[in-house]
Amino acid sequence: MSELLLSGKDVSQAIREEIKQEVERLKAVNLQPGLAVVLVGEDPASQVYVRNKHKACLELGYYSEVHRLPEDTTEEQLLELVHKLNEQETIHGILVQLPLPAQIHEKAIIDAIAVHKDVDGFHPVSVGNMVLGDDSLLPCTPAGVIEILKRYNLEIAGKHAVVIGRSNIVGKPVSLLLQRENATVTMCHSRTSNMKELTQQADILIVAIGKAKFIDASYVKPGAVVIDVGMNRLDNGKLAGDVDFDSVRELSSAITPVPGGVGPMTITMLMHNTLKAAKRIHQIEV
Ligand SMILES: Nc1nc2c(c(=O)[nH]1)N[C@@H](CN(C=O)c1ccc(C(=O)N[C@@H](CCC(=O)O)C(=O)O)cc1)CN2
Ligand SMILES: [Mg+2]
Repeated sequence: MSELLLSGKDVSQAIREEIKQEVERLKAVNLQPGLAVVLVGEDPASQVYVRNKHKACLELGYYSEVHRLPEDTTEEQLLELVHKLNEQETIHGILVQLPLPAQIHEKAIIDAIAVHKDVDGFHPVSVGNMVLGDDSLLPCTPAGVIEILKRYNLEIAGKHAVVIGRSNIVGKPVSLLLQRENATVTMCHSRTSNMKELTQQADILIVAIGKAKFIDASYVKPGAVVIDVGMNRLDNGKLAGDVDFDSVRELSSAITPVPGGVGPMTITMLMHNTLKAAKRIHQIEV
């Protein structure tokens, strides 16, 4: 079987071209989407992601603010900044880069972000709207997974999708979004006893467990579509997914690589959400 390589990089580029054109149109009504990204501390990976978010804003013609706060920032100080950004008219999207230092409660910060500016889609009201199927800003990585499937014209409706991992950021939301697209969804996690039996039935297999190269060919049904959401830094410095790509690629009908698969979609969907938030705030048809 000759597999199709699902390039999140290519899909990202196509979406960014569409966004650029929309930003151009919005100039006519004097609207420039604005994103504020807040980084607390010195985590090296977070610094790269935040820089890339700023670069994406510049590339697309957004207004961009990056707030870099010291590692010992208190919860109160961070809340104060979030409250200020909630009120700031030039800002339509607020993103607080995760993880946060231990002294700050993630939930307290996420809960403080104005729902209409919650471009991460992590606020409980955004999550609730997603569960209900109402319009909301969708979490970026799960939305990116759905977008890859759609842009490659891979059928979701009626398929059996198996999701491995039940995190709030990926596993749970991606399961809901697949169900919304009319897939039949099975969720697996660390306590699932018959994991292989289930994954071998998957037409679409979504892997988000955080264990490098964990899923080999023995888990995969021939012809399955395999989406790898894993990002594990190996001792040699290289990035590996949760899927053993070399073992699975020939068996699958389509597969995302790591890097260059789901990863690049995260920032692109953030840009999509920021545009959507800006249009909603200014009551421009979405
Ligand atoms: N507030 C948030 N924090 C975090 C999120 C998030 O969505 N919101 N997600 C991750 C980090 N992340 C964005 O913030 C992110 C992760 C990965 C990539 C990406 O482009 N990955 C590339 C490889 C990059 C590399 O070489 O390191 C790929 O997979 O091809 C972008 C953004 C945690 N925090
Ligand atoms: Mg990837």
